[in-house]
Amino acid sequence: MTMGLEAWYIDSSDEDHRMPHKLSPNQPVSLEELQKLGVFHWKLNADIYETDPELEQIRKDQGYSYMDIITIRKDTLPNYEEKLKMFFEEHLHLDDEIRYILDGHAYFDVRDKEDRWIRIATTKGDLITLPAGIYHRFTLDTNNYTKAMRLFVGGPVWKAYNRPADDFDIRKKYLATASSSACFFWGLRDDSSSYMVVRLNRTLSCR
Ligand SMILES: CSCCC(=O)/C(O)=C/O
Ligand SMILES: [Fe+2]
Repeated sequence: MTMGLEAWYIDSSDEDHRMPHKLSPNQPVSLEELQKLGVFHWKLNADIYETDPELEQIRKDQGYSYMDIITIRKDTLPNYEEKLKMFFEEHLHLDDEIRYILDGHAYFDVRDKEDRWIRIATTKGDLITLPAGIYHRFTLDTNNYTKAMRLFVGGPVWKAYNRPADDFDIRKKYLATASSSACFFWGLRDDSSSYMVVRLNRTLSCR
């Protein structure tokens, strides 16, 4: 199942960041433009996430061996305000940020090549990957709730490095390779039929 993802350039207002902050007129950003920044997306059926063969296949293809689930809501997440404040600080990670929205809504903001903010609206069924080294931030919308699966290649690395982190190798690597961050090859299913695999994680080899 492949469906679009809504994304747009945002204004510079400091008002409640859980609002959409669209420009007037709206300036949408396409999936192709997001891909050029190294941002990828799948639309999955979150109702069956525990048994979904499509999710299993993605995890196998991309090497997403670790997963946990976070519920971001005032009454369930310890230190809710503090954590949301931290998530909204502009930062980067040394690993890809891979999130599968199982319920609710969330905004991921990413910087484009000209350092402008793009807001990506995610909702139930969106699996999104942000490349290691991209400056980004996260916020709930005004529904104040999301439940998300967090995926990693190998063990989880939670550390976020707030901007400025321009001297980090991963930042330099991202800037050098962001537009060619995926490689393509053929995979073989158990029944011997073949399918195209898009491998996203640039720390994995294309061979
Ligand atoms: C939906 S998981 C919380 C957000 C997060 O982990 C992160 O790093 C945001 O950039
Ligand atoms: Fe992050």
